[in-house]
Amino acid sequence: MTKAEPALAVRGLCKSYPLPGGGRTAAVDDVSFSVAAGGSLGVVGESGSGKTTVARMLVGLVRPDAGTIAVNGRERTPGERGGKLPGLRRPGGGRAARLRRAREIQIVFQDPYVSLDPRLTARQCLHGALRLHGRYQGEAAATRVGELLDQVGLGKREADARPRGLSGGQRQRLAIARALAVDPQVLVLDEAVAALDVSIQAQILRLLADIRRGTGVALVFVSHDLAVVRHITDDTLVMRRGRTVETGPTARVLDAPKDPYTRLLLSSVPREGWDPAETVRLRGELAGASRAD
Ligand SMILES: Nc1ncnc2c1ncn2[C@@H]1O[C@H](COP(=O)(O)OP(=O)(O)OP(=O)(O)O)[C@@H](O)[C@H]1O
Repeated sequence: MTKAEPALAVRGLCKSYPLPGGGRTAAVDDVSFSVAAGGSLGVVGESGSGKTTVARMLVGLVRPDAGTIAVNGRERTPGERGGKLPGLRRPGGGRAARLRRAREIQIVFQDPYVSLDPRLTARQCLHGALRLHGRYQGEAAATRVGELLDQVGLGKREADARPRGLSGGQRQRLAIARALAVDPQVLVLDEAVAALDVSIQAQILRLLADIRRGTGVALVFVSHDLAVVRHITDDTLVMRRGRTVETGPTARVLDAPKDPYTRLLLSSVPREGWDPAETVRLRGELAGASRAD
C-alpha cells in the first residue's frame, strides 16, 4: 500500500432493481468516492436516494451490478459483472476470504436491537465476535473485551446485561464495540444515531470522533440528517435518485451548495426564521428542471 492509497475507494458503483410493472429502477447509478484512513465521508440524500443501497454494497449485503470497492487497494467486489481497476488484486472465495472481507468493513445499523442476539450479554456478544474471526484466545480475549467495553464507555453492569437491559444509546455503543472488535479499516454507519434522542446522539457522535482519532478507522456516515453530517464528517456526497449530485468538503457543500438539490435539502431543515414556502418553491423548480432533462 502506498501512502496516498485511500482506505476505501469506490468506483462506478451501480445497482438496479426490477419494477413490479416491468423495467428496472436504478437504486444506485455510477457512484464513486474515496475515504482516506482516519477520514470521514457523509452520504446524504432524501429517502429513496440510494444511500442504504450504497452502504449495503460496501459490506457485501447487496451485490453491485457494476463497479468496484477496494480497501487499501485490495478489491473486494467478487463482481464478474463488475469493472476492474488496473492494479487491483481480485478477491478470493471461501470462508476465510469472506471473514477477511468482513474484517475490512464493518457496519452499524440504525436499530441495533434487531442485529444484537437477545440471548447474549454485551460481554458474550463481544467474545463471540472475537471467536468468529479467530482473534485473541483465552486471557487475551477477555482483556480485549474489557478494552472494547471501555472504549465505548460501557461499565460493569452493562457488560453483563442483555440487549433488553440496555438503553438505546448503550445498545448502539455495544454495536459499535462489536464492529470495532475486528479492527476494521472502514466503519459504515447507516443512520446509526437516527433513532436516538439528541443528547444521546451527541454522546455517540463524540464517541465516534474519538474512535476515529484513536484508531484511524475511516468512517462512512449515511444519514438524512445534515446537522449530524456537519458534525462528524470531513467530506459529503449528496445523492439524488441514485446519482451523485454534489461532493466536496462538508463545510463547502453545506455552506455554499452548488447543486439546487443540495440547496433544497438544506432549505428543508427547520431553523430560526425558516420559511417552508421556500422549500416548496425550490422543489417545484427542481421538478421542472428534471422534466426538462
Ligand atoms: N431490495 C429492493 N428491491 C427493490 N427496490 C429496492 C430494494 N432496495 C432498495 N430499492 C429501491 O432503491 C431505491 C433506493 O433505496 P435506498 O433504501 O437505498 O434509499 P435510501 O436513500 O437509503 O432511503 P431511506 O433513507 O428511506 O432508507 C428506492 O427507490 C428503493 O425503493
